[in-house]
Amino acid sequence: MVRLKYCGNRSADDVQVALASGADYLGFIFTESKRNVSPEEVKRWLALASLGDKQLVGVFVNASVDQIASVTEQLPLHVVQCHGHETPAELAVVKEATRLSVWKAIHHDDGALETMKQYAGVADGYVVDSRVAGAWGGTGVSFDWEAVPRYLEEAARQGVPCFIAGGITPDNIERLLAYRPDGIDISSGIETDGRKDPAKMKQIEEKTKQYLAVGKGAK
Ligand SMILES: O=C(O)c1ccccc1N[C@@H]1O[C@H](COP(=O)(O)O)[C@@H](O)[C@H]1O
Repeated sequence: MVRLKYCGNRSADDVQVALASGADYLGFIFTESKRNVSPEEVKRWLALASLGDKQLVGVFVNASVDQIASVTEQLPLHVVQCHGHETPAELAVVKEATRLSVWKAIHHDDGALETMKQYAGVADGYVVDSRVAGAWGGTGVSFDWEAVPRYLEEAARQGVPCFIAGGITPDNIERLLAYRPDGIDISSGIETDGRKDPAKMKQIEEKTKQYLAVGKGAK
């Protein structure tokens, strides 16, 4: 199974579309970004529909534990995603304060696998994203997916899931599916003119379903 996370929802329409989709997780950006949202807005949008069995992820970048807790106290988040340079010790403090699962974003580069090893026993999951100068995420840029098996192996060794992010679109998702990631995390690739696009989500879901049904893939 490959879990799907649709991230960067930034309007009531986005939330409706994502809730009607086949996503397992809906993500919201609580950091500087064109996709930035406030907890008050998200609370309003969520009140308009039922969450069903979907889980909510809050994305933060180098936020203080107080800033994160002030969001998790207002919203029924299931996961806190730390997408900056938070240390293992800082992650542990966030886990303790929020009592939620905490995922760490790892930005792909030569040292990223070693960095990931430092979070063993603390991170409840990983999102491996592209490293792009001047941005933490949501870039629409993909990294060299030949590195994906190394991240999946390390996450499996730690007993936690590993999502792949960065520039995933309906046009390239099959190439990524060959590596059988635990999860796929998409922001830009499911948007048209800045809005979440149900047709792109459908393409993502159909390709994922078809790919897995015929048993293709690297593992
Ligand atoms: O989506 C954003 O705007 C964002 C901003 C700051 C940090 C993380 C952000 N999103 C994360 O980036 C990837 C998705 O990127 P892409 O647009 O699909 O290339 C994903 O992990 C989001 O959670």
